[in-house]
Amino acid sequence: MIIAVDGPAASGKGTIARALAKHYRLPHLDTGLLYRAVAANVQRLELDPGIEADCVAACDFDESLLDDPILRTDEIGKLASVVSAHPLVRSALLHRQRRFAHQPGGAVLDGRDIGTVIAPDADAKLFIRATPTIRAKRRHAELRAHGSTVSLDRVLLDIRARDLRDSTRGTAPMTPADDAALLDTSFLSIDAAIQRAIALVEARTAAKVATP
Ligand SMILES: Nc1ncnc2c1ncn2[C@@H]1O[C@H](COP(=O)(O)OP(=O)(O)OP(=O)(O)O)[C@@H](O)[C@H]1O
Ligand SMILES: Nc1ccn([C@@H]2O[C@H](COP(=O)(O)O)[C@@H](O)[C@H]2O)c(=O)n1
Repeated sequence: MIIAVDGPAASGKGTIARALAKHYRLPHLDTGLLYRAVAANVQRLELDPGIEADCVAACDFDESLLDDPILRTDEIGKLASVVSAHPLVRSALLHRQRRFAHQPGGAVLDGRDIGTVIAPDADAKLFIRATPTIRAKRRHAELRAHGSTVSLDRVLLDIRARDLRDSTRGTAPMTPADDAALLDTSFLSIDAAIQRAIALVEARTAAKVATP
C-alpha cells in the first residue's frame, strides 16, 4: 500500500506520516529532507541557490548528510523552498522518491507533490492543512524548544512566504491531488489528527476494494 501525505510547512504531515507508517508497518520517507540536503549542500559549497545548475550540482550529496541536525533548521527549510523550485533539481530527486514509493509492500511518503507527481497511483492520499497562524505557533514552539529566540511574527511571515513559493512554482506546485482527502488539523490534538488520518486511509482503501 502506498500512502501519500502532502501539505504545507508545520501542518503536521510529518507527524501523521510517521504515525501511519508505524500503524501499517510501512517504511517512511520525509521527502522534504532531500530538498533540505540539497539546500545544505548549496550552502556548504557556497553555491548560488538562484542558479539552477549550481543546485543540480548540489543534488549529489553524501547520504550521511540526511542525518545532519542542520537540516532541521529554519534557515535550511527556507533555502530548501528556493532550491526546490528549480525543475532540474526536482527531476534529479524524482527517481529516488518513486523507487521508495514503489518498493515491495509499499511505503508512506510525505511532502508537497507526493499525490500529484511522485505517486499519483497511491492507494490513499491525504492533504494536511492548518491555518497559517496555528502552523506558525507550532513551529515557533518547536524552534523555541531548540533554543531559538525567533519571534512568532517572523515565523508567521516565513511560513506565508514559503506557502506562496511552494504553491506558485511552475513545476510540481504544492496542491491537493484531485482525489486527496483533506484533513484540517487546526483544532485537532496530535492523537485526534492521527486517528482521523487512519480513518481516512481505511475509508479510501475500502472504497478501492469495493470499486477496483
Ligand atoms: N495536531 C497537532 N496539534 C498540535 N501540534 C501539532 C499537531 N501536529 C503536529 N504538531 C506539532 O507541530 C510541529 C510541526 O509538525 P510536523 O513536523 O509534523 O509538520 P510538517 O508538516 O511535517 O512540517 P515540515 O513541512 O516543516 O516538515 C511539531 O512540533 C509537531 O509536534
Ligand atoms: N515533496 C517535497 C518536499 C519538500 N519540498 C520543498 O522542501 C522544503 C522543505 O520541506 P519540509 O517539508 O522539510 O519543510 C519545502 O518548503 C518545499 O519547498 C518540495 O518541494 N517537495
